Amino acid sequence: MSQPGYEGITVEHLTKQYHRVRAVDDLSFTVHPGRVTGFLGPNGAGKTTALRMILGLVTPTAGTATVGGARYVDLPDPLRHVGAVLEASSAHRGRSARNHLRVICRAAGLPDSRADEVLTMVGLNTVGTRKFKGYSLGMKQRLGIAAAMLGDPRVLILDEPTNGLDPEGIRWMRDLLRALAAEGRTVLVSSHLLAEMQQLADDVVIIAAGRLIRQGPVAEVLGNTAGAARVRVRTPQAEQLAAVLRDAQLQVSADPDGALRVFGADPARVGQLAFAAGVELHELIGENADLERAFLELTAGKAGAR
Ligand SMILES: Nc1ncnc2c1ncn2[C@@H]1O[C@H](COP(=O)(O)OP(=O)(O)OP(=O)(O)O)[C@@H](O)[C@H]1O
Repeated sequence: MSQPGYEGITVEHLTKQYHRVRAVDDLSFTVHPGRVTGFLGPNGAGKTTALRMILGLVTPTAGTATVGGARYVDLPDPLRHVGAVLEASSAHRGRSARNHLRVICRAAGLPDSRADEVLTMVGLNTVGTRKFKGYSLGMKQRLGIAAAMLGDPRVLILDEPTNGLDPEGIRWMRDLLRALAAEGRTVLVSSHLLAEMQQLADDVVIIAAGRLIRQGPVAEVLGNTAGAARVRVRTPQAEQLAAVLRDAQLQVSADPDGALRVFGADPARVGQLAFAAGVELHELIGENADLERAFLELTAGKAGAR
């Protein structure tokens, strides 16, 4: 996937060995433009190391990572291609956010006016002249994104950007990242907070112990695991309903309280089949697919401390 104009990220057989620890182990995955991709893994899975290799900050032991078909270090004007937030932004404590961004603009040959544009984009325009030392963690996260967006990059890479954000901040982050992806940008965002990723990402790349576990659209990854959507249904005619559901190729199991649990169908489908068979229902509850459960199942036994 390294055709000209392709603005995704391609990681191929990427490996990083630190003495006895193989932080990243023969990792390959693709991140597509126009989508938010969640990069997921338990603590110590190798996410930060992989992101740092993509950004040319860590030299791979083996393998390659390219952004828009080129290695980061070979990009002629990297700030205009790739924006990155690796940790809560740090800036000179006595400097205002606006001046902090202007310093970066000057170093990168960008007009000063860009500082105000990105401050507005992240909702810091009214506090842009306040000193950095008074900023909350959430404001620092926003400032980090503002700095990453200075060069109007087509690719955005964020390491744990929701750390320290309150629910409103997380909603804001989700809306911003989705809007940036809708403009055709490539957005790769790492997290170990799975429930959040379920709301935020279109695709996920799941790693554990440095290796790829699964990648694909969220719904697809969830659909193939125990975390997939299921329906709980209670009826005085349990045996009859179970037979009807199995005839419809659905997987059914009985809960200890006698309720049935149906996999691979939504409540509407179960209700419809029950109605057609003349089965009386006393309870019909849909349980959403759960990334947390899928993740635990996928990484079970692979996420031990290293
Ligand atoms: N510079 C280094 N020297 C030695 N070991 C390292 C170095 N950087 C990372 N590691 C090890 O590599 C493994 C992966 O670490 P990494 O920080 O990439 O994981 P992570 O998925 O980002 O975890 P977290 O969510 O906790 O940040 C860990 O075992 C870590 O201790």
